[in-house]
Amino acid sequence: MDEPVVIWGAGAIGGTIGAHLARAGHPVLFVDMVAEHVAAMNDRGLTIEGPVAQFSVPARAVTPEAVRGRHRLVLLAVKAHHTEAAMQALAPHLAEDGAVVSCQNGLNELVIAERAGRGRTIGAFVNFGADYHAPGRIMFGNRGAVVVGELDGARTPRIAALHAMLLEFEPDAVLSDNVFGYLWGKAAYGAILKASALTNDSIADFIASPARRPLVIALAREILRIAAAEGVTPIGFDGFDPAAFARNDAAGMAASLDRLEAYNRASAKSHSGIWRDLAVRKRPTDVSAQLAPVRAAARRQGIATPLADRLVALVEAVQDGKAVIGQGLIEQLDALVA
Ligand SMILES: NC(=O)C1=CN([C@@H]2O[C@H](COP(=O)(O)OP(=O)(O)OC[C@H]3O[C@@H](n4cnc5c(N)ncnc54)[C@H](OP(=O)(O)O)[C@@H]3O)[C@@H](O)[C@H]2O)C=CC1
Ligand SMILES: CC(C)(CO)C(=O)C(=O)O
Repeated sequence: MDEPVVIWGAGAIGGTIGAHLARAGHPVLFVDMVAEHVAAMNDRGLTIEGPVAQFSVPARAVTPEAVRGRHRLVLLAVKAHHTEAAMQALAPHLAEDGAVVSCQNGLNELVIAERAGRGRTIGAFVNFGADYHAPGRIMFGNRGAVVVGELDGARTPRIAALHAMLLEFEPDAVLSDNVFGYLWGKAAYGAILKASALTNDSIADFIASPARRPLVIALAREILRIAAAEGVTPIGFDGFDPAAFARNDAAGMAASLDRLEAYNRASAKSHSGIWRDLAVRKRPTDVSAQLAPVRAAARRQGIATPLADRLVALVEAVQDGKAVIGQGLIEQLDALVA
């Protein structure tokens, strides 16, 4: 059998990508911590449901300790706060000439590179929506940007091959020489998504709300200031126009937010993954882990991040049972903007 594509973290994102690759004929090995999910995939296959695609594929799945051998291509799709532990478990199974591709939110490439080395780390950005519904069942909520690129922007044979393979999942997948530009763009847009999780509003309603508009703009601009200081040029996607926010262009920002509202309103994933972790799955989120490298860069550059700092504190208060979503939390962020 050909070498498998290893999907490490076979939840919403890993499961959706892996199922499509398997359907396209690629050998795929799914690795996940959740034993019932692994058992369901082996017994009944992996099912993708929702408005974008409905199909089931036979799936070969194992828990991390059952992985054998060394592999050349690993798509990592665990939450940011699980990256370190996942890398510890997968490093012995990564071939000398292999690579880990971060299909995650955050700047996890930096964590991966520390353990695997920069040469064995590939950058990626994903913005489609998906939810893990039950063992062996994943809801694909909407299509969204999928981007890959070498960390140094080089056009290598392996990045061309990875891009060609991902086109079988997302026909508009982009091969970029500025993958960090996309990741910083998502960090800015992601701050808006994270703030929306302090309310029970859908992402679309949150973005459309006139009351939230000053906060939404201030959050994005706070992150984009750091990107600029780091010398990164953020890139837009799915309606988000970081350049308009960076130059404080009122009409450009309003048009971008209209597009983002429409994009999210059309998705079957109405709320962010962070909200789902807090409100539905009742578990810790990766807000702090996602923002850690961003806040570290801000400290390096001497830039204050009052909104990101308070956002992390408020999400942690919800996680610790000291605050309740929808009860005065977003107003605390609004107050910082005012
Ligand atoms: N869902 C979405 O729509 C989007 C998500 N993202 C990003 O994609 C990444 C993946 O998120 P998502 O797919 O939603 O998360 P999920 O929780 O749905 O999937 C992650 C899976 O990995 C498992 N896992 C955790 N630790 C390990 C480990 N060490 N080894 C193997 N498996 C492990 C999880 O188990 P357990 O549940 O027990 O932790 C879970 O089954 C995140 O960075 C997220 O922010 C980006 C864009 C959209
Ligand atoms: C909203 C979404 C799915 C991006 O479209 C996302 O990134 C998240 O839930 O964290």
